[in-house]
Amino acid sequence: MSKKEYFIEEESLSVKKVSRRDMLKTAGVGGVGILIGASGIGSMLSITEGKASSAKDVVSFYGKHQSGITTKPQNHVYFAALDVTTSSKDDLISLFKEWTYAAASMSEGKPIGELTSNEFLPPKDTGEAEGLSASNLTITFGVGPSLFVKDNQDRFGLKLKQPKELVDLPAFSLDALEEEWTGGDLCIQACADDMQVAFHAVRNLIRIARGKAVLRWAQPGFQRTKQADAKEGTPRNLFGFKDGTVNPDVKSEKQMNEHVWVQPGDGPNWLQNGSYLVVRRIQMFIEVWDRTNLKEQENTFGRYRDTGAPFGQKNEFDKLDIHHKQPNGEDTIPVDSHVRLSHGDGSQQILRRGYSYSNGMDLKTGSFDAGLLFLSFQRSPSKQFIPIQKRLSSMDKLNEYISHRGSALFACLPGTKNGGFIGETLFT
Ligand SMILES: C=CC1=C(C)c2cc3[nH]c(cc4nc(cc5[nH]c(cc1n2)c(C)c5CCC(=O)O)C(CCC(=O)O)=C4C)c(C)c3C=C
Ligand SMILES: [Fe+2]
Repeated sequence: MSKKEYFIEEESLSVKKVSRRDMLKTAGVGGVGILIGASGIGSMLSITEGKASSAKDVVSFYGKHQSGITTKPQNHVYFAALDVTTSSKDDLISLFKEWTYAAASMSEGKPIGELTSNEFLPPKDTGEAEGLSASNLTITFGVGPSLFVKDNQDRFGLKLKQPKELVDLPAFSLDALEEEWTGGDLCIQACADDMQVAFHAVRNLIRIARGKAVLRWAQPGFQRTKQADAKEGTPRNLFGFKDGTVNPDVKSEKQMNEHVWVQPGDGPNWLQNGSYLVVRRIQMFIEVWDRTNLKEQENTFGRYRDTGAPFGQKNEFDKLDIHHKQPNGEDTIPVDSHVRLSHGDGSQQILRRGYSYSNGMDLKTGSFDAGLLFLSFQRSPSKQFIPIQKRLSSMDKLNEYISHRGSALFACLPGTKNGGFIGETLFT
């Protein structure tokens, strides 16, 4: 075999088909071409091997919409809210450009930047995802109300672009919000089927932001893994109930346009094809729940724990009939149950994409600090999340067992094409 046959044009490697380990073996000399030495055949074989395994677990970063919204929920999330420290709009633009490049690379299972063997410089990529597949990594970026105006200051000349919908959520009764889990100028939602891949993504993006933005708060989250549930049924939350049964259909463009994507005429053009993300860090008092009898638990949700079916029905996906009465005249679905109140008249729908969390022990109480990192995407917080949460906060039976400790609202930017950058519609 001639040397030429070992010479691989980097562009010709379909990134979908090359695992991070393969890239590390082959990349690193300027991005044009790579000469593989004596071990070349082995490396080329690795590339071939990588084809089948990693192609399945790559979610494209580019597109009309950002990934991580209608993407089938991965096993893990690492969510981060950031504060911007620079006062320069140019810095912000370059941050989003660098983030776009890095996020696109990592989504393909590639490390960030060229690999260098210069031992006098810190490596560009932190390295803990070396050898790992892309793991369906998605990275979703959002901007919070405080990026536009903070302490009455128009920080980046963006005030006129602030959507009416992008304002702090109202205080709901029973809110017990803590500053340390609330707000943020920017957010990054990294979801992946491997926690190390998700963490690596956020870590490297925060690292890139040095001098421009800092971490404000962060929360990892999990679901049952797909390995543990081969049928990939609806995951159960930490109260043991199937959670995520009723959601708009992500495969229906009509439903997504109606409930999730910001439409022309909804507000400023820059957010068209984007969405609003509501984040609530909700502590769940699992010890109290575990002392509650099954009937009471089921009455709290209005669904059976075993099947996930609504009261009066047999199967998980059977229709919720809020008008149904028992022979004694009582409502089959209790009026203060979570599904009854969250469903309302069925006109407000949100795309829920939450994850359980467990942060060790609550030092104040000695109980688990565990709960739900509630994440929902919607086209209009004022017409969707807010009315639902108003009903829930006023009389949801679930309130006896939960406490909202953190909250934030972000506008998730539209997607971009290869060559463009996330935020281009807002900043330019
Ligand atoms: C304001 C929005 C919502 C918050 C906050 C919320 C918190 C929360 N939910 C559960 C568990 C379940 N929720 C379920 C259904 C459900 N929840 C919301 C909204 C909020 N939940 C909606 C819109 C729905 C669907 C209503 C419908 O139309 O039927 C269910 C039932 C199964 C399902 O459909 O997913 C469970 C279980 C917890 C534990 C929680 C806070 C910790
Ligand atoms: Fe709910």
